[in-house]
Amino acid sequence: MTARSYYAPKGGLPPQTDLITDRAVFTQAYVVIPRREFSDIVASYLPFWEKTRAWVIARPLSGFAETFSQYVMEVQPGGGSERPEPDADAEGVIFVVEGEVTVTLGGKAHAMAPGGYAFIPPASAWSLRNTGGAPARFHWIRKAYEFVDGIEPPQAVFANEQEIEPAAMPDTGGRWATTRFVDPTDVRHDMHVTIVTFEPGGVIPFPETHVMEHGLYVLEGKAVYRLNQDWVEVEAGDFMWLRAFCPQACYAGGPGKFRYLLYKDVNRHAKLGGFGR
Ligand SMILES: NC(=O)N[C@H](N)C(=O)O
Repeated sequence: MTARSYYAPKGGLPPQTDLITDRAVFTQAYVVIPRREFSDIVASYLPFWEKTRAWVIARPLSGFAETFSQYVMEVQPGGGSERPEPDADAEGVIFVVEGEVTVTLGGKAHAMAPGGYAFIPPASAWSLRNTGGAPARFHWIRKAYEFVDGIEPPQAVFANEQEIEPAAMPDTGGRWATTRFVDPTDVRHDMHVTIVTFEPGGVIPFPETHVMEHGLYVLEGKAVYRLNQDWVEVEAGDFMWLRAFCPQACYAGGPGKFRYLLYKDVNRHAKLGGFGR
């Protein structure tokens, strides 16, 4: 496996000499959380997690219109949890950006290194430990699984992005590609977490506007991102949260690849007849 670059926030505070730039944005349609916001001030300590801090970077706000929460987790050696997930209906994806963790699910231990992906089905008994000698950092994306009468929830998936060939988007000459961890036509899945990669100069050449929400964490590189009517500069370590229908496009600035971890809700009917999901 070739070593990949992943941006992993380290906490702490920005230097006193730094300017406070205006890149943090909160609007009705989208939020931008720059990497510098991952400071000690906004870290949480979660119940039943030991030697662990969490940065909650997305969560349902209005109580009816949003689908997911996303955390950056930082676990010290030996830390972790035997009771990680409080909600029996929650499914989860873990994506490791630094260090080594072991996820035990159904009695089987899975060692995960940077680039490691795990899909954890709802109502799973699982645990997670930092089994390495250094701090481990990973994204944890949680969603209430939308059960469908007659369809069983999907099984667990463990993979590493370095084992998967990214699929080029049509008509892009390979400048825009997506690494998929599950089959997009498998309707048991109601969320996808993928990695989107642009070569320098690659673009999303039109403002995508769709019902799916996004959590979008920049793993590598930089770009200008179109969010609703605004163009925003983003770089490795920044997070964007996009509400349903927020128009989005981008130009990858180079000189290296621009890559991000993308959450998307998929494969379910729209709820009719009022509020509530
Ligand atoms: N902003 C994005 O990368 N969007 C993806 N193309 C997507 O919605 O699949």
